Amino acid sequence: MNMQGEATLRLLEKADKEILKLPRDVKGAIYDFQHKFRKSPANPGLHFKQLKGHPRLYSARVNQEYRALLLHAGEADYILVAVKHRKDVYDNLDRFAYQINPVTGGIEFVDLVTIEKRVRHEPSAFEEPKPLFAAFSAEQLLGLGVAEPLLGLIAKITTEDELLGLAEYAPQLTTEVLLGLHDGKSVDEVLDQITTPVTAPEPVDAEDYQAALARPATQVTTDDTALQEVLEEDFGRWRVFLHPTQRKVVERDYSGPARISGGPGTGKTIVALHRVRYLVDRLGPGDDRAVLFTTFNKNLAADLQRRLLELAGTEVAQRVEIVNIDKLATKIVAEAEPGGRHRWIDDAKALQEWEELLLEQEETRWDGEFLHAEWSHVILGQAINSRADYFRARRAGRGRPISREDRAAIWQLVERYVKRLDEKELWTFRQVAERAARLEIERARERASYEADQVSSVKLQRESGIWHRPRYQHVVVDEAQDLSSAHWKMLRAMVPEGPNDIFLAGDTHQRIYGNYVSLGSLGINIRGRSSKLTLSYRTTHEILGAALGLLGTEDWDDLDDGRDDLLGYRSVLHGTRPVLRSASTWEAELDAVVEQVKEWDDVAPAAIAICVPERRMVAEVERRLGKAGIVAAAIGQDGPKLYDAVHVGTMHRFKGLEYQRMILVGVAEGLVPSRHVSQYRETDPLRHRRELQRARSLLFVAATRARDTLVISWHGQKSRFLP
Ligand SMILES: Nc1ncnc2c1ncn2[C@@H]1O[C@H](COP(=O)(O)OP(=O)(O)OP(=O)(O)O)[C@@H](O)[C@H]1O
Repeated sequence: MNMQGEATLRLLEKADKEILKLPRDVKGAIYDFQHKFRKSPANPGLHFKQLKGHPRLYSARVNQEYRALLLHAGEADYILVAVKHRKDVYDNLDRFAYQINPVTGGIEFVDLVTIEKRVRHEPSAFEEPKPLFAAFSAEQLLGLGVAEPLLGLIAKITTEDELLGLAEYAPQLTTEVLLGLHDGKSVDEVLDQITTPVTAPEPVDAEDYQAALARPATQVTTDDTALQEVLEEDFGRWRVFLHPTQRKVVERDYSGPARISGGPGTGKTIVALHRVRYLVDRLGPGDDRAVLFTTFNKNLAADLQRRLLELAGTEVAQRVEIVNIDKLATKIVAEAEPGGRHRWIDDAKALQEWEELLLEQEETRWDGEFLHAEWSHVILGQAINSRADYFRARRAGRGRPISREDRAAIWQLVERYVKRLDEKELWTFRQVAERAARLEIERARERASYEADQVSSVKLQRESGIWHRPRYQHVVVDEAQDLSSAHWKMLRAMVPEGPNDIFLAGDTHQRIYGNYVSLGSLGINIRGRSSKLTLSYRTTHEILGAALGLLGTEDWDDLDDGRDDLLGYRSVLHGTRPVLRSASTWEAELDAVVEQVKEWDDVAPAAIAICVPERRMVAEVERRLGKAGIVAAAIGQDGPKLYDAVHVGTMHRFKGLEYQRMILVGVAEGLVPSRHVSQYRETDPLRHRRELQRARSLLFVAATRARDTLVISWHGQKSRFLP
């Protein structure tokens, strides 16, 4: 060991939990300590010494009372595994155990006394309850990756409370395995879903701590500044501790487009953020704005911008273009057609234009709603721009089949409609996406022909007046399930095919805009490069169970003609069960909302959100809360109008957000699903099914925004999706 030179000091995950609970002055002392230690462990003031019987464990002085426990990982590398009061360190050295987990190859440390305190149960005067894990042998548990030093304690656990006590301080894999078994999963299922994804790919040498330190399964801060951030308290743990499965996905070289899926709250957005940083760190000098980071709506894009700054700092953030997908498309069109004077219209206005056209044309075979959806999803959604292509078009998710003759008539109506909008200088977001896709495909084609002509000198290209550079080197997409085919076509054309070109994160169970795509057919081949996250960091086990129930027994796609599921999706957080509450009238339901929010006076207003199924209800809830003296703010396109308030919004507005406590109101028949859906039951059964599925997804998204507490209420007949 090199005692003279400098040392590295990382922090073990789990240790931070205890450290953050220490008195403020001790944390300050740790801050100074880590500085001194890194400069020279030999500094006599540190009293650096090995602990008896523990060849790799050292103590060092933090202040008069507190000692740091350090695990030597070979060479000059140390891991801070705990900071404890002096009297808790030297009295009973047997309490400390560490190992390289033979399954994951990650370094684990446990303090048996701390864990035992959490697990200890009162001896009962009656017959002792049966230990929870009596049915599993030590070999089975070890094979699943449970930490060996904890086997004795685990054998004593008899209640869920004790199990949760252990979970707080035990290594993560041990916790997940035990909770999985406790939930009734078989050993094989746990092995498959929990252990295998974090198993080391190579044989594990139980003595090689240097190799173990480098594995993603060793959950430590990655550098010295991260340790300081932890000590500065106000930090997002996700910035520092990626779960090994998350880290694997982030730090990989993919030979082409890659996809990460996973249920709500599993950290897909966090992974996308880290991925962006990873890609920027590998850019050459001068490659500014070479990374595009896009998501579905405006307020989420603003949120990504803020979080990337927080994660990676200005220098990285400056090299990334962060923009929501429709704004990006608008930019492309505006660049190609400067001076355009078109005004945006939303779907309601677009529909009105359809109704007027149909009246004028005396057309009754289809209604405006059908035609608008056909035009939006099939024609614009896939960037179809000729009658011939429309004849061949896939109509996935569109329900009732239509004949060739129908297609011809629909195409004609669409042409008239587009002309009509054009004359009025109106356009919809979907039109812009389609136009942007076409422009970008054209641009990519020109670039390819330039490259083929070997006109590669920058000078020549400049002289020709066209920059034949790809727009981006890497594209990262969040909320991928809601992008349309036209969006994907545009993105595909913006980045040359090659390693790490496109990285997308999404969950089709949360699809709420009715865009069904087949990525393979759009030139985005993710086969063999898909991975899945299954551990929810947001929602409790109880809320998650209820939310999964809302999905029913529908089938879900994987964006690529295959199927997706939420197998193995779980949470290690526990809380109260969601409350289901009925009211006789809407008025009574609103009264109950007010009462509930008043009762939650132990949290800040911004920790609470109310979600409604219809837009008109937003103002009603806001008003009612206001009358009761509760500050409430609607969530608009750009996010909440006021931050420090109870947030109120429609289900769509809650996409990607999270709140500590949530009330979903109006979850009644006729509202969830909307009464409009039933009109398709007979006329278009396929469409009927899709619309029901979309309504389920919407409710699923809303319910999974809650971190700790979820209340679902209704008046009249409760929604068919509720148990
Ligand atoms: N490794 C981690 N450590 C701690 N917290 C994490 C970690 N990964 C994610 N989280 C937290 O979990 C929550 C959910 O993360 P995120 O929003 O990335 O999930 P998501 O999969 O994108 O969810 P959704 O699909 O519902 O939008 C956030 O509060 C995030 O900070």
